[in-house]
Amino acid sequence: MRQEAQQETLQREGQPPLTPQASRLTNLFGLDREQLRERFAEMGEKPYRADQVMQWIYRRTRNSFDEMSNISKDLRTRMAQHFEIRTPELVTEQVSQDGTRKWVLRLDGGNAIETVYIPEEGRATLCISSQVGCAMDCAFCSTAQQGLNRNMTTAEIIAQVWFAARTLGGDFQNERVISNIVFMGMGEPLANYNAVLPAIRILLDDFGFGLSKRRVTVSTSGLVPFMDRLREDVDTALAVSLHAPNDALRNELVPINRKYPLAELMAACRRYTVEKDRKAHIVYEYVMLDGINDQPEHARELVKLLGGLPAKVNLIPFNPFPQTQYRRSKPEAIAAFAKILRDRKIIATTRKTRGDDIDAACGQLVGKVQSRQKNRLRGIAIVGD
Ligand SMILES: C[S@@+](CC[C@H](N)C(=O)[O-])C[C@H]1O[C@@H](n2cnc3c(N)ncnc32)[C@H](O)[C@@H]1O
Ligand code: SF4
Repeated sequence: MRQEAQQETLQREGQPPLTPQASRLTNLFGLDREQLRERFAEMGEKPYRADQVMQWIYRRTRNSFDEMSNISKDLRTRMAQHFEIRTPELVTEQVSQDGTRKWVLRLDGGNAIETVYIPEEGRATLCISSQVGCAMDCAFCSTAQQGLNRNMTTAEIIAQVWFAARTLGGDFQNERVISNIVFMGMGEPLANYNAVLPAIRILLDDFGFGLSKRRVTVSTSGLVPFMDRLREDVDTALAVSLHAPNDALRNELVPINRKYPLAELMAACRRYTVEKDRKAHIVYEYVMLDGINDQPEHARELVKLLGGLPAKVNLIPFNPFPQTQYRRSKPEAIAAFAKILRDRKIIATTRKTRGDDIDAACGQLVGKVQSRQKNRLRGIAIVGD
């Protein structure tokens, strides 16, 4: 029997749908507190009910209405008529020798994305995806190779965090298994601002995951207008993928630079840090590419570019992937580069590559597009204007 016919039969018989995408219920992972309160008000319920439900889902990592013991049976039944808590389907899990875990999760429609868990001394970071693929076309990034397939929804973004906590056997109340979230997986988070903003609100909400805004980092290739909006709306920690100290080189490596060149980007960074009198520095990410951007003159140019801004530079050894023309810089070149920055009082760290053996390192995530065709949507595709 064809799938649509099966679907119709199930519907006639009052059975649950065959595939999640056939569902007309709202996935609660997609609603921030304000939105959930509105939905409860429409059902004639008090706002605090929304807070209770969020606590069950996020603080206690539950996904069954039946377990919500402080909610009446009647309300639980009515909730089930409007809502669902739909968790992602695990395609594969890989565990690295260093403890890093990579999960490939299937989304509605068949696309798959990747989420990476990185445990370290005193902290555990979850690296989450925000788009299936990416349109920004950075020259050294494997996600860029597939172009943009589609934006992820708020529910899909949040489901990654819930799934990780649940899989790791912890929650966000007693046993916090995740201390930090970074939007450094697949995609450009600020190009999907309308979905990413409610997701951040859920991450920060006391009735949601309850993370402090210093522990949520949005990483961007430099979408200037959305950096300003992020500062106004939620003011999380920010990482800027710089990778080059001048426009000529950055135009080549990070093509969005042609739309928002360095002068505009650095002005936005100044607004993000200085005007709000914040103590936290922006982290500038700089992937070290052998013979391309790793010479002493590049380091000196970078010092000038940062021109007294409170800055921390994170030097990322390039993570190779098939079909790339780039090579990782030599350790001596990275050390010499870092020294030039440190001599000028700029904090410079070198990122330890994690999850290398399972292709879980920065810039190596590829997910899987349903068609297996490379999607050629490139250039600027931004939601939230
Ligand atoms: C994959 S991106 C996702 C977030 C956002 N799109 C951005 O570019 O900041 C996260 C970080 O990985 C870096 N990256 C991409 N490809 C890389 C590679 N092959 N090796 C090392 N880092 C890479 C990016 O430059 C960025 O700093
Ligand atoms: S580095 Fe970031 S912005 Fe650039 S293509 Fe990769 S995911 Fe997109």
